[in-house]
Amino acid sequence: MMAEPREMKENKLWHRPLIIFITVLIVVGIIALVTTAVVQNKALPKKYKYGIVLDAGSSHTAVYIYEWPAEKENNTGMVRQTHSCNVKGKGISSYAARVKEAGMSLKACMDEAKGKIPVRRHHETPVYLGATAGMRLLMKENETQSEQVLSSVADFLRGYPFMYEGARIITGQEEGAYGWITVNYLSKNFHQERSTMGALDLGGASTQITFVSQLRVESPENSLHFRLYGNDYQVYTHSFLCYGKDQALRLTLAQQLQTGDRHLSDPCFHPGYQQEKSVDRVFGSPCVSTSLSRPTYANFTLNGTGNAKLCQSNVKRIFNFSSCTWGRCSFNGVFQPPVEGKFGAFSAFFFVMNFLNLTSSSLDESKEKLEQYCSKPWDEVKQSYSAIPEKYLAEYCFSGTYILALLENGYSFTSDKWRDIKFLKKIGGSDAGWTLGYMLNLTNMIPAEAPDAPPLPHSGYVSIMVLFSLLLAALLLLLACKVFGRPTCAQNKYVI
Ligand SMILES: Nc1ncnc2c1ncn2[C@@H]1O[C@H](COP(=O)(O)OP(=O)(O)O)[C@@H](O)[C@H]1O
Ligand SMILES: [Ca+2]
Repeated sequence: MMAEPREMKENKLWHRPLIIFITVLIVVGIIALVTTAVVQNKALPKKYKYGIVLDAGSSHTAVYIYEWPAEKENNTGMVRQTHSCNVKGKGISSYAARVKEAGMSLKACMDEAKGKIPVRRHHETPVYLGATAGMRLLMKENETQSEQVLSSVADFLRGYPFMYEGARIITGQEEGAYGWITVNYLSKNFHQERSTMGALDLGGASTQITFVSQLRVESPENSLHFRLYGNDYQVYTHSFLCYGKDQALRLTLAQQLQTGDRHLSDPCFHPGYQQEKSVDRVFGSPCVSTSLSRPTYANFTLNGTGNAKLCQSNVKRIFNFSSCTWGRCSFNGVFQPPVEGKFGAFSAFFFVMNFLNLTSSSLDESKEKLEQYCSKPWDEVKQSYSAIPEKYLAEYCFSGTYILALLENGYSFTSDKWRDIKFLKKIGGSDAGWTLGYMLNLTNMIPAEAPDAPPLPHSGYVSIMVLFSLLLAALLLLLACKVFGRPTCAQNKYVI
């Protein structure tokens, strides 16, 4: 009895052309919406841009290639390092006496860069060369030679199909600032309200300390102000020329040679280590003060005694803690507010502390381990680490001791604050160092104000649009039911 009228009404419903038309329209609409959403969100092949920065350090030159999606230049954390190449041989400042060869020394790495970057991008790829403390020292010693070295590398780089953007000596202030920008950019600290981290960079000829200070920076030369992505930063920075680990070693040796003895018993080298060293190499550096008396002999013999405690007291002597015309100083009369927040310590800080297995040790533990390490006989050390070049191996005891003295006594990282230092080489695949920050700055990739971004990501926008369209369609259908045949619709429910 009940089946008949229902079937009749059903037939009536499906024969209504308007209902059929609306249903078809809605189905087509839904299909179109979903298709659009899927097609629109399919990953497009990205267009990349590239940049090359040469870090002409005191000990060696490295070439870095960076890559970023063309349409996202201003978003933080978008630029990444895709390749790095170590130039064979020493730093460009070592070419002072044969300047013509300085440029050619870069050939292998620059040719490699040509192969790594798509040919169609070559002409729009900027190349920057920044020279650091080795060239700063050469500039002091012999301005002509340093200019000749720079023009040799500049001429050489101009010979490539890239967009040559200059070769220059960057200041210590820039080196510190760009290192700080790099680590915070890579850690994505500039967006949101995240706190930044300080940067500690140890090279062969200079070392940099850079961090945000709540306390007023008394000395204008140590004060930087940045407005990045809509936030203001008051940054303290200082670069100590001559306090990179290679120059610091010379300073320590020169101090010890004041006794006049040709046989130097050096506690910073392993027992059994013996080497003839040139007085010229130690005193030939503009870092070694002219107030120190230069021995008359040409060579001296260095004998290791492996005593980290004695080494530490020797090393401390290269810091002058006695004169300070500011409220507070680190050393050598340089203003420094108390260290604040977390720090990233990279380049030689990392190489040395990583080799010594001290990257996650406390300050006291580090001192203990270093004492043990320094007292190891040189033969044993050589045997244990046969793969490591002797040049580095011989100096880890000194370098480790120097790093502890610099951080603890120089910058005043107490045992407590020590935990805030993270020794690192890379952040998310890109090397920590000044080069990335330098390129970001010169290509204007860090805006002062946060770029205007739509409140929703694209996929979120499309999903919400689809969802609401479906909801609207359902409502329309319901409305259609109400208008064109309420009972039919109600009964139709039972059929379904
Ligand atoms: N594997 C390593 N172990 C120890 N020290 C290293 C290692 N690789 C590089 N270094 C050292 O790191 C320092 C890098 O300094 P560099 O950038 O060339 O000089 P600067 O920044 O003062 O111009 C040098 O002292 C170099 O000897
Ligand atoms: Ca460096």
